[in-house]
Amino acid sequence: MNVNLIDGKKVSKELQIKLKKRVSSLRQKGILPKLAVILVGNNAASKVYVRNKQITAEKLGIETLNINFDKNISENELIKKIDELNNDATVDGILVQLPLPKQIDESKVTQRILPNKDVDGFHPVNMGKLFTNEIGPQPCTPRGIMELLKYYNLEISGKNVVIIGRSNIVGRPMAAFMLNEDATVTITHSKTKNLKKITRQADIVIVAIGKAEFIDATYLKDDAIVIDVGMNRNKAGKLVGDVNQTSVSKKVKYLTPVPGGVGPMTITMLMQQTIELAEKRINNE
Ligand SMILES: Nc1nc(=O)c2c([nH]1)NC[C@@H]1CN(c3ccc(C(=O)N[C@@H](CCC(=O)O)C(=O)O)cc3)C=[N+]21
Ligand SMILES: [Mg+2]
Repeated sequence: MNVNLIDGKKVSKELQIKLKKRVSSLRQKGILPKLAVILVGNNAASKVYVRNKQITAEKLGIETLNINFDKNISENELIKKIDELNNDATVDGILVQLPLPKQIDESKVTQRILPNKDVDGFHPVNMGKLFTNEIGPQPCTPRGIMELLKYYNLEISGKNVVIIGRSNIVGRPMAAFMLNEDATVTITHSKTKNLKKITRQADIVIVAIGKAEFIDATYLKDDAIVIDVGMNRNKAGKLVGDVNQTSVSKKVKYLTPVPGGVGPMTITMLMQQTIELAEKRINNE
């Protein structure tokens, strides 16, 4: 059987055509959607992601405000900047690139961003809305995964969905999204016993563990749908996911590649949410 590759790059391109039109119509109304991106320190991977976000924003006509801080910045200084952006009426969305250096409490920073400028959907108020199936900004990676499944007409209702990883940015919100679409959801993690036994029963497996090429065909049933959220560099410096793509390709029905799967969708959803926040200005004026 041949695996179907889920093409996140293609889906992103198509969605971005629509987003560009929404930005144009905002700009015609005198609203310049603006995303503020804060990067602390010099982490190479973070710099690449932030750069990708800036390039995409520019392409769509979204303004960006790029703020770089030294890795030794104090928590107070960062909070002061967030407050300033919270009070800046020209800023629609605020993103603080994670992870942050250890002297800074990530949850404190996340909670300082006003929920209506929380473009990542990480604020507890927005996370709560997601878990109660109400509208609000949502975490971009799981939202992008839902868009991919929808694009490929893959049914979710009643399916067995197994999520590997319980992070606040992927695993936990992913479970809420899936529950909202009537899936039967299992979250597994590093303390899970008999992981393979659980994943082998899954119709849809979402892998977000941060271990290069960890999941092979033996973890999966025939015809499974596999979503690879991993972003790892292997010894040769090549970007690889959490799934062994070669092994899995022979067995499963659908697979997201790395690169070109979930990553581009994360960025596209970030842009979409910036636009959605900017569109709220129309009603608030
Ligand atoms: N506040 C915050 N919000 C985030 O959304 C956030 C974050 N912090 N910290 C890190 C993670 C990771 N993340 C990615 C975004 C794009 C790609 C991406 O574009 N990937 C490309 C390849 C990029 C490459 O070549 O390195 C692809 O998969 O095709 C990957 C990962 C956003 N994150
Ligand atoms: Mg985890």
